[in-house]
Amino acid sequence: MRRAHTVEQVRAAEQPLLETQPHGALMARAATGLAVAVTAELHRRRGATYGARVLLLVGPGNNGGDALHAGAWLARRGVAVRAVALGPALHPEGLAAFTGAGGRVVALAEALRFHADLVLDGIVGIGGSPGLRPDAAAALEALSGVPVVAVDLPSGVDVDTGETPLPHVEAALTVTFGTHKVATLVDPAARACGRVELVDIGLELPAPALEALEAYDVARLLPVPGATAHKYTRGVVGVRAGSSTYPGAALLCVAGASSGMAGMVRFVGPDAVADRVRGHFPEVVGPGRVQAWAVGSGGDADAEAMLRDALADDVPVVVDADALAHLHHSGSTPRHRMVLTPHAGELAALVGESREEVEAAPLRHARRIAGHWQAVVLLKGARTLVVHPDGRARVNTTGTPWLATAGSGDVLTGLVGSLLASGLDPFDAASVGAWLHGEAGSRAAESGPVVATTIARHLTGIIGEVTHRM
Ligand SMILES: NC(=O)C1=CN([C@@H]2O[C@H](COP(=O)(O)OP(=O)(O)OC[C@H]3O[C@@H](n4cnc5c(N)ncnc54)[C@H](OP(=O)(O)O)[C@@H]3O)[C@@H](O)[C@H]2O)[C@@H](O)CC1
Ligand SMILES: [K+]
Repeated sequence: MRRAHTVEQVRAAEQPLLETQPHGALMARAATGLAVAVTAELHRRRGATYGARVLLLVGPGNNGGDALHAGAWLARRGVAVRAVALGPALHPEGLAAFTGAGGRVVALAEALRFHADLVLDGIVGIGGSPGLRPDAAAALEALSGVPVVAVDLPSGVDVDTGETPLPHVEAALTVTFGTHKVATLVDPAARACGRVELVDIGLELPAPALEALEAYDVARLLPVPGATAHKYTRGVVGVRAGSSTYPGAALLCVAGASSGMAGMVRFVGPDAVADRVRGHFPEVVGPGRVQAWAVGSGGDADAEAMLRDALADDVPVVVDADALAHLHHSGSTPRHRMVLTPHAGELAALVGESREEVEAAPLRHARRIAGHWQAVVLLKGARTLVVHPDGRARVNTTGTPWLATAGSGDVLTGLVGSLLASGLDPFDAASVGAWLHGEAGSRAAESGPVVATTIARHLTGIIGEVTHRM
């Protein structure tokens, strides 16, 4: 599990170490990890470290201190290092180490003639407020085109929300210390981080503000059938999706539901659609008792009735696409364990904002809707979010931009339905489903552009690989 903590949690975790460890020990760990990562980045870009040129942008706080200590480390290994001071005074010990190792503080005009291979953004870290001050913004503008390594975070992002309302650094690599921050995992700030490397500085941290599942977490959560399992103990998932206008959505949702996680799949819908479903999936049966419903994908005008009928059973329900618009009339109550699976446009309609507004603050808006409906919200995007009404949140880091393809979400809805039917709680079902779907999409993308049917086809193989890890 990757874990992200808030600024307040990081500061609280640093405090006992600052009190008990030798002065400067924590910063030395951070700066050494940073310098090693910068060395690897220089190797990647130019094949050698010796003779490389690195420019530090140094703010007034400890973030600047990290950059100066890393600069000293690099200078001692043959890298030419210069620093531009952004702020009234620089970290005194960092500055002494830097100049002692042969580094020089220069004006911006001289820094531009230096032709750096890399810029180190040590302007602000967890102590910064969103945005950049004019001197920092001007320096970055003048250096545009030079790749940036961000120290702890790209300066200017909102650390605890992942929002980027104001100018900020766009990094190629972010070297973050102690733990992930919300901004290193959640878009749009995560996009500004580039690649992220975590340097362990020995913090003892509390329960995280945000998590990202990894393969072994998924392996632990997936319900593998026991020796005495039969199809009913494994769970039955029902699909109410598709319409005469969008029959393909029914097929894709059933394909996702047929991931093998539930013991049986039922389809309920108009005869013409049901015939096509059974033509493709002979193992799918008709109406009857289910342990979870997947509802709404391609439902068109039938979506309201689909949702109402599904909610009449007291089982968990995944609500997708057209059905989301009918939540208000569905009589849904907190008694229904629901997973809502909007994309940004559908969430925008639910919150009464524009799509751009939701994309600028996805975590905030997903939390709003989770609280309002007392439901788990799975907000689809490059970094899909899964938020629980109790405040817990996960972000999905598997997947590929190829997943942005028609019908991809229908497969996900069926898959989450099958995970609910197999006994996972809505939060785990949504986050495990997003992880598997992303991984299946990446696998499908290995052999070219992805269409939704190929995502579904890769699901069973991915589940097989993950369960064999146990
Ligand atoms: N604690 C430790 O030992 C360890 C800490 N570590 C490192 O320290 C970092 C946190 O350091 P920090 O607390 O000194 O804050 P930091 O992020 O440098 O910036 C604060 C200063 O910037 C200013 N400022 C604010 N907003 C701004 C803006 N938008 N644009 C420009 N300036 C702005 C503000 O100044 P003022 O408002 O007073 O002018 C304030 O003084 C952390 O991210 C990690 O890198 C690691 O080494 C591990 C050990
Ligand atoms: K920074």
